[in-house]
Amino acid sequence: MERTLVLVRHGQSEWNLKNLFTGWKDPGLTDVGVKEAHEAGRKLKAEGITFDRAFTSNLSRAQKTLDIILGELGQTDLKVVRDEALNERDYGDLSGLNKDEARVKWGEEQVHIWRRSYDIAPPGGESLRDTLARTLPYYVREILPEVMSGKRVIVTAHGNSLRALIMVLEGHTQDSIIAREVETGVPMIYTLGPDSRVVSHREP
Ligand SMILES: O=C(O)[C@@H](CO)OP(=O)(O)O
Repeated sequence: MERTLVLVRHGQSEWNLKNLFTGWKDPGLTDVGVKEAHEAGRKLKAEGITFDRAFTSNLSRAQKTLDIILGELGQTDLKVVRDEALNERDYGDLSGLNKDEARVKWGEEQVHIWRRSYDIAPPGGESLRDTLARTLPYYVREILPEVMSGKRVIVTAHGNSLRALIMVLEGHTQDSIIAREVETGVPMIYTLGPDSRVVSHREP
């Protein structure tokens, strides 16, 4: 049986372009972000992949990315499930601040720890561990059963909400997840085995 799960980070957002911490804020896609989403859809089409189930967050940049991908696949009628469990990590007090200005204020190392560490939360926000504590139960309850029943599933979400899921899917440690970056608009195609573990992963 085929068990396919595709994860896609949204295309470039207005705040990615402005280099601002975004988190639960809701900026739209830039023109580049729209192009990246079309490109992701075209890549999936070239792979011959269509979907039976689609999940996204409660934030418009991920929803719009999914809409564009489904448009490229001729699947605009596919029902989309939106849930804030897939939202970006809440960046708390950093939300809306410029990342370079934050580095000047708090230092390169501290900002990197807030952005990429597993268990250090930015002030008022969520660590990757906190993010995992909401994304993983949602994945196990809502997404994984669909994949395991042979449905082809796409999830469009965010850099850190996807890093949380990727940590489990790719078996990262708390140390190795620090270096795992997720590019905007690049489909990550996972095939799962009968024990729900990943047997293959590619990025066309
Ligand atoms: O600002 C954010 O919400 C995220 C994703 O764009 O940024 P970072 O890569 O710094 O975690």
